[in-house]
This record gives sequence, C-alpha cells and structure tokens, in this order.
Amino acid sequence: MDGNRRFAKNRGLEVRHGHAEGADALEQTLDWCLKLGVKTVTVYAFSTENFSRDKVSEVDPIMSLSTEKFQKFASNSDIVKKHGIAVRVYGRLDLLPPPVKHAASLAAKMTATNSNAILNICMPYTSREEILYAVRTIVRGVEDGILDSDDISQEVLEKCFWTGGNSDSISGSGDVDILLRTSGEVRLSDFMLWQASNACQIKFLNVYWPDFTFWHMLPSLIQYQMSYSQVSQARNQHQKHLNYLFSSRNNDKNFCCTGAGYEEGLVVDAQVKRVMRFLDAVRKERDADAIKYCP
Ligand SMILES: CC(C)=CCC/C(C)=C/CC/C(C)=C/COP(=O)(O)OP(=O)(O)O
Repeated sequence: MDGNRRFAKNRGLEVRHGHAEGADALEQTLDWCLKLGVKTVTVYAFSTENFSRDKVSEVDPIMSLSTEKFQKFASNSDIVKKHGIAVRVYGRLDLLPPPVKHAASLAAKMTATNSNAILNICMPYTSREEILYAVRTIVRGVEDGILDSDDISQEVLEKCFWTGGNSDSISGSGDVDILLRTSGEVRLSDFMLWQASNACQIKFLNVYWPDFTFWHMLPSLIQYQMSYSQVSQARNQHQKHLNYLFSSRNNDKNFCCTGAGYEEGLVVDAQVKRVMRFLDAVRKERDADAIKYCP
C-alpha cells in the first residue's frame, strides 16, 4: 500500500489523511478481489522500519487508524461478513502499542472461523524478520531435541514462516501468485521475498495506493490467468527439485518421497515423523501467538 504520503502531499493534505484514504482503498480493493475469486489478499501495511518516521504526525495516526480497522474487522464488519474473511496479522506484534496488538489479536480470533477468504495484514513486518523468526524456531526445535539438524530443508524452513501454515490454521498462506507494488517504486522493500521467489508475477504500478482502482488490478489478473500453465509448470519443476534434494539427502535411508513433500499420506519413517511432530508444534505455537494479545 505504497504512496499514501505522496498522494496526500499532491493534494495539500496532512500525511495522516493519505493513510486514511489508503485504508479505505484496502477495503475497496478487497471487495474487487473477492468478487473476482482472489481468495487470499496480503497487504504490506507497516514495516518495522516505519517506526522511525515522525511519531506524532505519522506513526501515532497510523496506529490509531489500524486499531480502528482491526476493531472493525473483529466485529465482523460488513466486508468481513459479506465475504467470510479470516483476518490474520503477520509480523512483530510485540513491537506494536498495546491497543493495536489487542485489536489485531481480537480481529484474528473473532474471524478465525470464517473460511471463504483470507486477508493477511503484514504489520510490523519485514521479510528478513520473518526469515529470522523461522531460523530461531528451527534452532529451538534442534536444541529441544524435537528436530535433527539433518531434518532442516527449504520446506521445513518455509513452514516456520509467519505465512507457513495452511488454510485450516489461523496463520499461514504459502506462496504468492501476484505481487503488485504501487507508487512507481521498482523494488520489493523487504516484502515476501521468499514467498514471491517461486513463479510469482511481480508488477510495479505507477499509481499511488489511494488512487489504485479496479482497472489497475485487472490487467495483472488477466495476465496471470493467461500464463497459468507456465506458472503451474514452473511450480511443478520446483517441487521436483525439492523432492530431488529431499531424496538425495535421504538415499542412504531407503526413503521414498512423493510430490507433496512432508504432507500426510507419505511413507513415514523416523525422520518424517520427527518433522511432522515439529511442524505441528510450530503451527500450534504460531496460532496461539496470533491471538495471545486478546484483551
Ligand atoms: C490495519 C490496517 C488495514 C491499517 C491500514 C493503515 C495504513 C493505510 C497503513 C499504511 C502505512 C504506510 C507506511 C504506507 C506506505 O505509504 P508511504 O507512507 O510510504 O507513502 P510514500 O511512499 O508516498 O512515502
């Protein structure tokens, strides 16, 4: 959601009004996405670096605005109810002021059973923080004796991300299909670096976020649909590559692996059992963390 300040400046408005318009643009965009069948929408609302902006004129107003939006989502507001949206907040929630993290946890809790669509709000987030979180989780797993260092793989690492769960947990969403960056900046600014690395369509749009319309979004969706077979092919290739790495790590153990990595239904040996037990504990802890600031 980039370009709120420049939008405000161009109109002679205070910065906080730019952010307020940005928050409204999110609800509108969400409505378009869900009507078109895009069931998971992830937005970059605040980076950990944004805390260094002016507290009074910018950070505090963003925090108040976010509290208000989270409270609205928590009460299953019109848009949440209309589309059955589960709201998830990814990031260093511990760094947020108490009213914001209370409201964020409440929104996650009160919408957790909504199962038609997912809104992920990244706040305060950076990809590098997320990767660090995953690495720390894995180190703890090894130190606690749940996991062997030999068990660590790309799949295990990515399942330890904030986004690493699956659709039936209240955290996690997996790979990104389309990434849209508004405001004309041509960089990713530490957003979903890992999740966007696997056949993701990345578009840089020359529009400030509050001015973003359906017509900015539509060409990207059409292009994605038209290239869907190449996307699937690239993803299958990637899965084959992971399987190859997996079986070559395990060829001394007479291990066999099918397409779905560590998912259920696979041949189970001691390593798979260990990994599944670890990932289950990770998912439970992450789900508990998502709602731990509920008042
Ligand atoms: C919970 C919820 C939905 C909250 C929404 C609050 C909101 C709209 C936050 C966006 C804040 C932000 C740093 C935007 C980026 O534009 P920028 O300020 O970097 O603009 P610039 O690129 O023009 O400087």
